[in-house]
Amino acid sequence: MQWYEIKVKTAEMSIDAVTYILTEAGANGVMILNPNDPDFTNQDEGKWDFYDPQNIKLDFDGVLITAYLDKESIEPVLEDLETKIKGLTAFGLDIGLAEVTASPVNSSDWENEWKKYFKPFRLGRHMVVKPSWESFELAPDDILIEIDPGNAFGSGTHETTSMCIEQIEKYQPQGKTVIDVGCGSGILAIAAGKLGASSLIAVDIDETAVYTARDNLANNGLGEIASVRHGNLIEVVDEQGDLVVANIIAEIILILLGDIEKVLKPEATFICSGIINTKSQMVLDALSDKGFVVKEIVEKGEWVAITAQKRGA
Ligand SMILES: C[S@@+](CC[C@H](N)C(=O)[O-])C[C@H]1O[C@@H](n2cnc3c(N)ncnc32)[C@H](O)[C@@H]1O
Repeated sequence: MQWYEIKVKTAEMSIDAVTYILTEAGANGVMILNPNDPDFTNQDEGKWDFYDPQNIKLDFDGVLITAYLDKESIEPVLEDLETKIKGLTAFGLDIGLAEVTASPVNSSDWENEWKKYFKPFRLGRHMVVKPSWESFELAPDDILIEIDPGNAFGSGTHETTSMCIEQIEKYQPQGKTVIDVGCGSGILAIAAGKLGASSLIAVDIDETAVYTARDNLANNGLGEIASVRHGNLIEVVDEQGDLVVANIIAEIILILLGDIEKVLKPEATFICSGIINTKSQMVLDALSDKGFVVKEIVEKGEWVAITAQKRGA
């Protein structure tokens, strides 16, 4: 088997349809460069949730969709892709150039290909998120989060992650026990630790996330105060936190809310995101049913983060 990088030049209107066609052909995810929408970055459960606006310069009018496929022979796949993409005109879609190209990549290049889109950037008032392979000159009061997300979600560029980090900074984790539910790369726990949390518990149901977060926490000098656990929240956490953060989708937040309440000390702060704006009311209602006081609702693009306080004892 050989890995191929597939590039499709198309029009904005056909993004969803072309993504579907590439996924059907076996791509695990796609990367979309759309100059009209520089905030739009993530198409694959976090694997490629990074971008550098500098890279969004195309030499044609339209969008570029990139995917990776491993195939014995690429020619029939290319032909099939071209036929299907051209067929989209029958649905009234503007397909733009509809140009499909493939180039072989060796697997080690492929594993590192996404790294060129992940550059250091600033978050909140003092935080700098830097991939481990990049260098960055820090200002005196900068706080560095060094991250290698690997296959786990959490490079920091996703709106939900950045809103959580900004809220963590605002609600001052200094000296506190912080629980990161759905830790992915561990970025939120790292942010809390770098801001002075005294103890960190990070949990994820995905084993890859657990070892990635463990490595990232250790590489940020937080290994000693961090405990990274594999599993569902209440099964692996019996401590209570002063601050709990969960960047998971709205539906999972609702399922976990009862358990989250148990791991929060009275009057402790709960920050949640991963909530698409059409579902924020659902989360607000569930928080209110459990007696949480909503402190703040922030939005970036179509994403919402909610900060709430558990009621007193
Ligand atoms: C959107 S990512 C967030 C990663 C990181 N915390 C961030 O903010 O960038 C959500 C993570 O939640 C994890 N997850 C989903 N359901 C979970 C559950 N029931 N318990 C623990 N983790 C869960 C996923 O495996 C994934 O790593």
